[in-house]
Amino acid sequence: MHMKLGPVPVLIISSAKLAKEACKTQDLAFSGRPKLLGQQKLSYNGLGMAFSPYSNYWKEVRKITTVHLLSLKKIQSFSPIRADEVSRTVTKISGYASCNKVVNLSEIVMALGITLICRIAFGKRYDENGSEMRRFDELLHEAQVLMGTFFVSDYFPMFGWVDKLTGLINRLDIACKNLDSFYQEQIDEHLNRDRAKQGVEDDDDILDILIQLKEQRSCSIDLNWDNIKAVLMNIFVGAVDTSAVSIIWTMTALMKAPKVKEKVQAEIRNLIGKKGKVEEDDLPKLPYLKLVIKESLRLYPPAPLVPRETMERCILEGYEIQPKTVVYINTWAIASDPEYWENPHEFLPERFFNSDIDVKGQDFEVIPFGSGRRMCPGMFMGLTNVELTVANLLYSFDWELPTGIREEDVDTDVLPGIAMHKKNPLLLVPKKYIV
Ligand code: HEM
Repeated sequence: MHMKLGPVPVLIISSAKLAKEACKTQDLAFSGRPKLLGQQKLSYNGLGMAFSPYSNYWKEVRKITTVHLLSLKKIQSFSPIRADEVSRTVTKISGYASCNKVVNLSEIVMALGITLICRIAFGKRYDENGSEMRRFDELLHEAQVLMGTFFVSDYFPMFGWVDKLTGLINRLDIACKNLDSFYQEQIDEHLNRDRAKQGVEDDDDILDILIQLKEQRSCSIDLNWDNIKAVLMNIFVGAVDTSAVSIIWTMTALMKAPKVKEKVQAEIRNLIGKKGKVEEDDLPKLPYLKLVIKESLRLYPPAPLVPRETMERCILEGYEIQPKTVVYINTWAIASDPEYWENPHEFLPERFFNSDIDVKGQDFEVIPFGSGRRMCPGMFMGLTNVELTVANLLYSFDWELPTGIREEDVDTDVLPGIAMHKKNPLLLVPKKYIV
């Protein structure tokens, strides 16, 4: 669908066929990102990777991220942190289980996402109910909201004053200032810290690596502190919500499909036996769990509207698309395209059984991580977080709905924003599984 929103041309791609043409055959032409006000300001005028235009600068930052920060080896080195945080989460839920209490799983999984990424990025574990954790949670939440907010000036530049009048610009300025102070504090601590005294993790965290790259001047761009803060911002925005949202949608889908839940639980419990927990090495031996997560990413893609911008004139399905057209790739509509999917709105993990279709960016019927040059560089980390957490939740507990709630009452309403959050928290009753 091609339309003009004010003076800015906008194209929304909602079919798998068009996505294939746009992402595969015209990858370079579609590799820009639109300059949307909230995203630009919160990423230091596009200095991070996700919101920079396609350029030599973007190529260098992407290289830094994929080679130094999110390489397979680096992600594997974070495995003990993941194991520890998932185990703490299971212990926390066990506390609720022992007194038959309802848990707000959405809240617990979001807290897990934040503690995990803080340890990976800053090497620090914040006390979950402490003021520092709350502060970071609020800062990140506000940034996420503002990045997904509609600014009039993005589509009607002449009416930018409306954003000032509604107070949005002021709110954006405050969010940028607060986040900047937070990152600066982390940088100052890293520059001054005595690791042994402060009980900091031994392995280099992401900020350590960025500081080393800056000091060694080993990149083709001179990294300054704003570049580093922008990269951190990208990692946080990219990692926390997407993984948490995927876990919650998977658990929601399973609560609505008890037979699938039993089947995947049986697979996990048969493999793990009395070991007490699922470890990362076990994940490749859980094929049905993988189908369940693929199907959940198809039905509930965490980033439903991927923003791109055309860099040059191109032809799509016979239509001429001008440069600087804002393109939204609707990953949700694509993965529900009835031309490619039978009963597209049903949760049926078996559809991926004996199928070559995967979610890793090659098959345009389902692209939860995007595709092509701008595809998600955190895919492996995201999938590991989701698989490990879901596997342990299903191994350790039998999950029930609160009294009086039926499977069909579990809603799938969504909140607007760049990540597709479930609108109402997922409330469940855990029963500890006795091995
Ligand atoms: C289940 C988890 C995740 C999902 C579903 C997801 C999804 C996406 C999607 C759809 C995009 C846009 C891709 C495109 O334009 O084609 C993206 C980009 C990005 N993601 Fe992820 N993501 C996840 C996890 C992560 C993690 C764990 C990180 C970092 C640690 C991360 C960092 C990024 C970054 C930096 C970009 C921007 C890439 C660029 O513009 O060059 N993501 N992600």
